[in-house]
Amino acid sequence: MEAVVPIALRPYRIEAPFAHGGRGTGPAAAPACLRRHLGGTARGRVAPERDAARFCRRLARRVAAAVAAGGPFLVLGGDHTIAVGTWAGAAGALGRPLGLLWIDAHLDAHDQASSPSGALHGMPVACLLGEGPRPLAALARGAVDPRRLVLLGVRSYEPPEWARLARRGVRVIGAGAVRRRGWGAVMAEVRARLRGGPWGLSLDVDALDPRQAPGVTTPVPGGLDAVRLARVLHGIGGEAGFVGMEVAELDPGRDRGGMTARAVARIVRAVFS
Ligand SMILES: NC(=[NH2+])NCCC[C@H](N)C(=O)O
Ligand SMILES: [Mn+2]
Repeated sequence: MEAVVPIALRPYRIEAPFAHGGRGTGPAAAPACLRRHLGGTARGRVAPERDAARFCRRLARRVAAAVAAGGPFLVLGGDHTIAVGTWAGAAGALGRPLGLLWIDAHLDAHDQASSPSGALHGMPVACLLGEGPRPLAALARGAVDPRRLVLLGVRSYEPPEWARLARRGVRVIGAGAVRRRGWGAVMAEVRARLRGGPWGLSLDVDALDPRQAPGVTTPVPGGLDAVRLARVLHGIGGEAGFVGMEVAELDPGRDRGGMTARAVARIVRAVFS
């Protein structure tokens, strides 16, 4: 392995190895894998358990403690179900809804009735809007301001998810739109949307192109370029208003020679530079 470059800004790091929300449990191994690539140690680890709502409540308490300690935080998942705990905890500690940049191949905005898979990792955005499965939706309700929520890199979804987000006024910028419009125009729009209060970043590793990042449970062709993404996110971890970042869906067992973990580490380091 190449030399581990320490993270400059030293975020409050929390490991969240919950992986019962998707197919298989590969993402449970992601925190330990990223530990090797990022160096340093976590301030906290939420011990895994099967029940998603119970896990997310414990994660939320940890994240709230990180925010109270002055942040910014870095949560290392786990599958994307963890977003319910991360953003409920951060918004709870701040006492107000957050802006959120959600980078993902998917919309993750199903409820149990609309989901084709029944998988919880396809539902956290609905939960953050107070609409998903009951205990998770109750925990996350009000954590995010729909008008300050932007989904970026999307290229796979089912119609009911799209309808839900449209109804709530959530902005979705597809991976194709990034290529057509260019990163400069897209990030200007993202920043305009996030303005007006504290905000966070949720990175689903499957937003990246599978040629660069094969180590995920639900890969979709036509994704974002990791190097460009690292460049446009460089230094945002030190900006006023930034509360923290989570990483979800890295599946080390499907990686090829550690290339996905390296891409993730590069992005995390860029954010906290
Ligand atoms: N966080 C994720 N990887 N989500 C994938 C969701 C895929 C699909 N839309 C489903 O609900 O099953
Ligand atoms: Mn996701």
